[in-house]
Amino acid sequence: MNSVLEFIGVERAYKQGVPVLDGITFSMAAGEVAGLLGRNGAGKTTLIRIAMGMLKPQAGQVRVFGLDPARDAVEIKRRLGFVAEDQVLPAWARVQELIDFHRYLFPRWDEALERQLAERFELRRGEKIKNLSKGQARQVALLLAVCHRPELLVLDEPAGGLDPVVRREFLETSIELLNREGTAILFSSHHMGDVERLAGRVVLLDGGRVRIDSDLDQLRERHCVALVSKGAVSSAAVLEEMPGCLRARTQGESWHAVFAGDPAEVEQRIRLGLGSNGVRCSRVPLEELFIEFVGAQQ
Ligand SMILES: Nc1ncnc2c1ncn2[C@@H]1O[C@H](COP(=O)(O)OP(=O)(O)OP(=O)(O)O)[C@@H](O)[C@H]1O
Repeated sequence: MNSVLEFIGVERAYKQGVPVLDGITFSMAAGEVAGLLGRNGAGKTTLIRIAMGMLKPQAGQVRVFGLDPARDAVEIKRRLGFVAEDQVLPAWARVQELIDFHRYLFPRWDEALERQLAERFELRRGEKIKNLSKGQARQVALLLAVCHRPELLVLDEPAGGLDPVVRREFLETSIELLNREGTAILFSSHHMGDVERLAGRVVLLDGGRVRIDSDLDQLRERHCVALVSKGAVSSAAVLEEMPGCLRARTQGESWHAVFAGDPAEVEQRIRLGLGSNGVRCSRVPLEELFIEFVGAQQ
């Protein structure tokens, strides 16, 4: 088994009887980049905290590099990079002092990568953390998490607090660069554009469970949106009864329906079913799929 990260039936509740995670099972292999998606409160941070050994599952198991985060924390930390959603760095420390400390802790520290990122982020090495903006402090945390070239990088909302230019810089330089060398990366995000650009796979949490675990291209190829003229069909319910329809709703003069299947094949099927040409099918952007899967349920 060469999983770098594995969740097996993980359960966790904060209040008895109100499960946040209700049997999460998925694993990641070396080199994979997965976007962890879910609405606010879906349990992404809770799952990440469990993987980091900061929280224990109440049932099930988690393995990082095949090891138990509760027992083998030191070995795991040596090979792991992690930035929390609310990462706090010591306010009194200077940027350079933190970099030096990490370089000392991690024999595999990559000075070339450190210089490259520091330059791109325009880091003020002599500045104290307390004088940095939230986004600048986050850049430092990100640099500290990646320069020892971890085998697994876990980022909880890496874009939080970063402006779009810096966000793209960070994501594209460090995520792509690290991944090219085989680092597995799990990042939670509400930015579907980032996920579409960078992740090969998406894991969507909903209702305490893994609602989708799919290769991103396959997910997009296997779903489409159909715009059906209201002249062709009397209600959304008619569309929802058709095979493969996930959801249908009104949109101006048309019905808007998401179907599982290839656009050309679904379009043909609806045309035949309705005996009408008032149908147009196209691919669905990830954001729209996300809304279709989890938007109507809460
Ligand atoms: N320490 C805690 N004590 C009690 N409830 C908690 C605690 N931490 C999280 N929760 C609850 O658990 C649920 C999942 O929270 P979590 O932070 O894991 O979600 P998330 O998917 O990361 O959300 P977001 O996208 O908003 O960051 C929420 O309902 C939250 O209120």
